[in-house]
Amino acid sequence: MSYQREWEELSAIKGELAERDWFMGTSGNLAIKAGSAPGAFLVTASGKDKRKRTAEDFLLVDLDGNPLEETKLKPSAETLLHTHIFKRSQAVCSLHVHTVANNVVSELYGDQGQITFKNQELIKAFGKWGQDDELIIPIIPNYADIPTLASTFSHHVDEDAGAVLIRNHGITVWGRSGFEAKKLLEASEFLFQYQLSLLSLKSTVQLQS
Ligand SMILES: CSCCC(=O)C(=O)COP(=O)(O)O
Ligand SMILES: [Zn+2]
Repeated sequence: MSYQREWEELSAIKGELAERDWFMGTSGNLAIKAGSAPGAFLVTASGKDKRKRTAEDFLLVDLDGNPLEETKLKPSAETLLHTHIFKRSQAVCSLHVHTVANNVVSELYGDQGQITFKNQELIKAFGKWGQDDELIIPIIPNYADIPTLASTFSHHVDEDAGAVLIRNHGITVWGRSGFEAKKLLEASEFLFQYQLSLLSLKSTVQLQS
C-alpha cells in the first residue's frame, strides 16, 4: 500500500502549521485520505511534538480509526472526529489546531453556539462571495468523552468543506484537498485574530471617549 504522496503532502502542511507555532504542547492533529487504500487515511500519531518532522509522524488507519499496519504508535486521541469527516463527506484532508485566538473566540461566543462573520473579505475563502453572505462557524462543548465530542461534532459535517470550533479547545477544518483545508484554517485563524483585535481596539476607544 503506497501512500508516499499523501504522507509528503500532509508533512508539508504540518511543517507550515508548525512554522506558525500552532502545535503548542503537542496539541493538534492532522489527517489525509490515502488514495491508494480506499477507506483508509493517515493521521498524526498521538502525543508527539508536531513541530518535529520524523518517520513516525503519521500512521495509516481505517475509517473506524484502527491502525492498518503493525505499529507501536497510537493514532491521535481525536481520530474519531476525522473518521466522521471522512465518513460523512467527500473531504480529503482535515486539520485540527489549538491557538490562543481560536480558544478565546470559542469562549467569547460559546454561549451563542456559533460565531458569524459578515462583510469580511476572508469569508470568500469559504465560498461566501455574495454581498450579504455570512460565514457561520459552529461552537460545540469540549466534551472529555471523545465519542460524545465526535458525535456532537459530526452533526456539523454536512458539506465537503467546513469548520467547527470546540470550546476552549481548538478548531477542526476539512476540505476537498490539503490545499483547501489549509486555506480554510488560515482564513479562520485570520478572522479570529481580526475579531479579537477589533473588540480590543473598540473597548480602548470607548475607554478614551
Ligand atoms: C495536550 S493537547 C490534548 C489533546 C489534544 O487536544 C490534541 O489536539 C492532540 O492530541 P493527539 O492525541 O492528537 O496528540
Ligand atoms: Zn485538540
